[in-house]
Amino acid sequence: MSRAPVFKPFTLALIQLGNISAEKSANLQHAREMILKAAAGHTKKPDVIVLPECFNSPYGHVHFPVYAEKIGFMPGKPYDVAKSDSASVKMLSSAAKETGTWLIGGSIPERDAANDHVYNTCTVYNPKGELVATHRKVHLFDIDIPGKIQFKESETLTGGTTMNFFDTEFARIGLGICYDIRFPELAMTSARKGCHLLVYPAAFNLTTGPLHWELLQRARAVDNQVYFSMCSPARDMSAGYHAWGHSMVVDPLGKVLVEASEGENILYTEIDPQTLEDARSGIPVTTQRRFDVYPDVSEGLKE
Ligand SMILES: NC(=O)CC(=O)C(=O)O
Repeated sequence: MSRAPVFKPFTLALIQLGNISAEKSANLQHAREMILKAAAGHTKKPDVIVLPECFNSPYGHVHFPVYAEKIGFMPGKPYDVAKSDSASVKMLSSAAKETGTWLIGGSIPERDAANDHVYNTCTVYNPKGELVATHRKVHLFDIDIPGKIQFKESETLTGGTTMNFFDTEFARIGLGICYDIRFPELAMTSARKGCHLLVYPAAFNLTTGPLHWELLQRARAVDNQVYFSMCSPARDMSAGYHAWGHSMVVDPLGKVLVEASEGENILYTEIDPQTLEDARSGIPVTTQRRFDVYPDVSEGLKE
């Protein structure tokens, strides 16, 4: 595995996107406007901009196959955005290039041309607009809390089979999507692979949001002594799924640095490597692990 880049200070922007409708072209247009706004609307241009889970379509298993786009990204192979079949990839790539920022493009339903399976997929662009990484949601959101919420992504989605991170000139950033946060092994493995920040586009709801949204992010941050962030859609009570909102960034000591409320908003945070250094030197759990007592979950993982 390549060495992680030296961790340097940078600015992270989260777009808690609103107005996600049934009309994909309107969703893409609005997301584009908000990316341009996020890039312009701060004292310093952010280095990384993040969109939420399922930003180009309504969130629900019936919608995924209808909105799914073919992306065809192969890790390590060049990807020609101009020849892409995906309108969302084209928009995100051009917005990243136009703003000159890294862009974590939330997630969109993706159809794999080879097996026809549909995935919930995050795509990442560098400031030149090149598609550099993807992450397919590994753990599908299948829950049933009687009287509260039933949801079954596996009705129409297939889970991803890889863990994913990417390197910028200032940090290594690990990826997950929403329900992935409930499986600590994924975040733990990303941290062991040198990630400084973990970003999970997400969409909790009015049942699980108050219970676990903040708790899980602070837990994953403290467990692994990394920065952790989930970016949600804004809440829309006229939609079929009511997102919790509350997009958030947590530091490696578990402190919430910034949090949105429910509505559409753009949040900015300064990511400071010193906080990660201080957390790891003051409470040195990263060097005190006892792999003679329990196994290292990241050992033997395929590259
Ligand atoms: N929407 C999700 O994938 C997960 C979620 O809402 C939860 O874990 O709660």
